[in-house]
Amino acid sequence: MDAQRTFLKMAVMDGAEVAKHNTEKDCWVVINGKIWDVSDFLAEHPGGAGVIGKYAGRDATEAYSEVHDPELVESTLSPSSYIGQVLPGSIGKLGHDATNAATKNLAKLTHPPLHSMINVADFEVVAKGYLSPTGWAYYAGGAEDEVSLMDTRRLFRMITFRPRVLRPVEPVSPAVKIMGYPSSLPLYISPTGLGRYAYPNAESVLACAAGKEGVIYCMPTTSAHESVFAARSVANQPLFFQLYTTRERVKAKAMIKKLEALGAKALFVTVDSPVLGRREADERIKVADGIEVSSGGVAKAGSMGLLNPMLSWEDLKWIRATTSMPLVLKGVQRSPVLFTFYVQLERRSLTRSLSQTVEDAVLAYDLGVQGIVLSNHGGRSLDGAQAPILTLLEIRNHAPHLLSPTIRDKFQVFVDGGFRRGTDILKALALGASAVGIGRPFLYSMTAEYGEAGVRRLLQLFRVEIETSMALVGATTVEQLVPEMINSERAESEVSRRIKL
Ligand SMILES: Cc1cc2nc3c(=O)[nH]c(=O)nc-3n(C[C@H](O)[C@H](O)[C@H](O)COP(=O)(O)O)c2cc1C
Repeated sequence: MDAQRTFLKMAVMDGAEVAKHNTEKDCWVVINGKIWDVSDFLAEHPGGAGVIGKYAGRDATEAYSEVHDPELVESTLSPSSYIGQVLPGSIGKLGHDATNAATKNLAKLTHPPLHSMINVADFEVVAKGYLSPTGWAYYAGGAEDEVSLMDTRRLFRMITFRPRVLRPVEPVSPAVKIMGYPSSLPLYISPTGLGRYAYPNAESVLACAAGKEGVIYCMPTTSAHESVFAARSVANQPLFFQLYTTRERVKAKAMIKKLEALGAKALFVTVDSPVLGRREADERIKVADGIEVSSGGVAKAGSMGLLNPMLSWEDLKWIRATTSMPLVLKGVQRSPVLFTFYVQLERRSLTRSLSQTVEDAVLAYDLGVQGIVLSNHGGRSLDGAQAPILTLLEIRNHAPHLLSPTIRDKFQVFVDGGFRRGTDILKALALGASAVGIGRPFLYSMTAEYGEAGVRRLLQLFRVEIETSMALVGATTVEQLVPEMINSERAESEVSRRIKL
């Protein structure tokens, strides 16, 4: 209310006045007719200061709207950053991304009918044609040489089935429970930022479609939280929330409390990105767009606000004390910081190897979180981080108790990265995962104006693939998917032999 009153009091200002604040140190921009002083926010902008700085003293509405929901600016910036309304027609626009816009408009005219999409790859092809170069680079890209990005798919091909025959396979049910909540499929929609490249209010669309198909959506930190909750399509539809824990605990706590009050059912704390991975496709687009990409620490500069390079196990303890929501660590992989701190806490001697991810899985379990996501952030964080399915194999070999069906009401192991087929999902389930997370395909499914219908179509395609493959492998329930149905020996030859628990 206070903020609203402040807005109403503000004056209308001529664009010529706005144009004077045209440097990164003194940076005003206009978004949807409102003038904002973003000088202090530039360093915190997850996409880097240059992206906003380019619009200093100008109307940034077009570029802003391509990426963000209308309400995000007001929920992100403090009311004191608001300067007033701009006199209509008095502010200069910057010719934003003309190539992007042209490409997008052309694609809009030619996109194929939704019913012609018969698998994930079809959606990806359409998305590539439809998205702006900026959007495509952001969605599809991985870190540096994209080794991790490509490797996840290679590993799936190295794992085969040992199907059982002459088992009645009707009816088949792929339903599971995720964090205690029923899901009609053994998957959830992973959090992905900047859904707006694909579709307006993308996060709300995902929430709505997820409800209608009986699956769970984990919304990203950067979504318009209230709108996403309002978009739920089913009474008591569970939604999860992914948190990037900022350096400022006050802000992190406010966010956690807000999501708790809105009714989020689990908190996925992302631990694999203390800094932004170096995604060169994004950088090349920025350079082509005339934005200077700092050579002296892109990762650091890009993560000043949202991410926290100092995130440690102590923070996790603090989060635990701050909320009653179940906690899931997203992105369990090598983490000496977590390990060292844990050792200090427990007064144990440092006898374990720090180089393998099964160690962190064990630590997470021992410390009482409710779940972990084996993830390398879709190949977008540390290039060369091993495929998450390999981490699952490590756990199978060295800490199988973490995958036991009997502990799933208190601890679950999820895995994400590169799941594109029902058969990929079945392999992970048979090896002991409780469910898988899927990111990019759901972004692609909203493009070409498909929106909610596209997301639902994709979920239905996954349903058909999963059910068909379950029948063919000889399982009518997810519980019947067991390790004996899998030949993972070729992949296991790549599991590290340096694990010491
Ligand atoms: C475009 C994009 C944005 C993402 N944004 C986030 C994010 O905001 N928070 C997060 O924890 N993970 C984020 N991720 C990682 C996903 O949650 C997930 O780990 C990954 O996409 C899974 O791989 P997949 O896309 O191959 O399914 C993002 C991934 C992509 C592709």
